[in-house]
Amino acid sequence: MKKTLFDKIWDSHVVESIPNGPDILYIDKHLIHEVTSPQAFNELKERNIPVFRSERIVATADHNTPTENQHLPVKDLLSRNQLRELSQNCEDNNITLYGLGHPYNGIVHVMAPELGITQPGMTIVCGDSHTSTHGAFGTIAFGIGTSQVAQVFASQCVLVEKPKKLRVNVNGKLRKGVLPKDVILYLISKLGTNSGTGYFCEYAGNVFEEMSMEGRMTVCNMSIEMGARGGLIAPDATTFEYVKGREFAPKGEQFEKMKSYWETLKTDEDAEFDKEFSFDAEDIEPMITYGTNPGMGIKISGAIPVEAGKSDTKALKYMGFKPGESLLEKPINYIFIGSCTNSRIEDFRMAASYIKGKRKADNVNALIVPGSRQVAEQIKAEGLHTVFEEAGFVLRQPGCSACLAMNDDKIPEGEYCVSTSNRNFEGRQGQGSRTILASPLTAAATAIAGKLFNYTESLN
Ligand SMILES: CC(C)[C@H](C(=O)O)[C@@H](O)C(=O)O
Ligand code: SF4
Repeated sequence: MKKTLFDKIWDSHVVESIPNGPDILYIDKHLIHEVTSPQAFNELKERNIPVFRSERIVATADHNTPTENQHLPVKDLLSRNQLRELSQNCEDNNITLYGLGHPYNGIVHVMAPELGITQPGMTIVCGDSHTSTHGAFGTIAFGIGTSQVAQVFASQCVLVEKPKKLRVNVNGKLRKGVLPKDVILYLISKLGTNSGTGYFCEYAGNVFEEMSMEGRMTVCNMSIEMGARGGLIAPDATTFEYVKGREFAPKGEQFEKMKSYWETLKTDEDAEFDKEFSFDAEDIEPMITYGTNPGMGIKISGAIPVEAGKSDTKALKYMGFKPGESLLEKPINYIFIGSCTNSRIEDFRMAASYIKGKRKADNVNALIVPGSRQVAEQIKAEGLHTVFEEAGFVLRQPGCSACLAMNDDKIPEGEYCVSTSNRNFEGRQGQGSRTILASPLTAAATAIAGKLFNYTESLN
């Protein structure tokens, strides 16, 4: 039978299939962080069950971590305790932890790929919805709940119903200045936040084939925002080149052996999907969101739809926008370039290339937060920090930061923030904060202009 990429990886990891029920799926890598692991560790302790394969688990601290003075004790008591608990749990169970201050520390979905922990063909889980990011490598990667985290600790397996298969094709030539973030915001604006529910999504077409790994990660990261369990892209030369030589990637002969297996990981011609959508790359323009879910997106040069439903009315009220309104020229006081969607070196190179030689508008607070210590080091090595500092942007230390209000980086009530993160829910970036999702270029251009700005007009 013809198989999809998803089938191939899934089927090779099924330990047992329960007739008319879920599968028991073997997990190659289990990533953990401080927020969703403590209860799972407690459950194991209470039931006196040991961690089954600690060498398959990697831990990092990211959500609660401050982005300043990381060498000092964490000021916030709750965060400090949570981080301490993670360290203790990892120590007790022999789990590798790249905690605050470690050279490999970072947002879980940034540090694992960059260390070569994420490899094609794997099954990867983490108690975090944006685990879908790792699908960029041709892996089955998905977020799990805390009780499943305990299940994986105990058995290295997870009991899960096989999702249905969805394929989203984007073919054609992207317009100048259209970034991977615009592609995924466009897809979600067209498909809505529920179209992926119950599905795993394969992204196919020349647009994804031509994308860098960073871009593919941005796309797969937001699969969950269209409701999908996860998203994935067939591994290819770009993937192998990225993985090769990374700290925990296979080396030498072993790499070549794995590569010949990875090359088989693609959807067979004529394999069937339960649902399929196709889009033209030419139709995509730089995107922004105007509402309180990632599906409420428009092209930056467009206007908020007039035919507002009930939920839209509530969202527009929260955002302080009106149906039919254009958001260009809207004054913006905050921009945030960071989060597991857009905090990789390519994102900062892109932002810096626009910012270089310019200065942020006086009204703007511009926050730049690398996704990992390694990205932070790379920013310095390439001299991008000077570009940001000279332009009046604030460059911080790695972490989830202003993506969600779990640490000190919050957007004040009522303020708009053009943010490269993935969720614009009410209060996501701080109580009463208003998030406008966009790409790193749109965020950078907005910071310079002091208002929402369409940079494509200045591109030649
Ligand atoms: C804290 C964590 C459980 C959560 C998630 O699952 O995604 C967070 O990372 C988020 O982005 O909202
Ligand atoms: S950066 Fe944001 S989306 Fe990503 S893991 Fe952290 S909180 Fe979740």
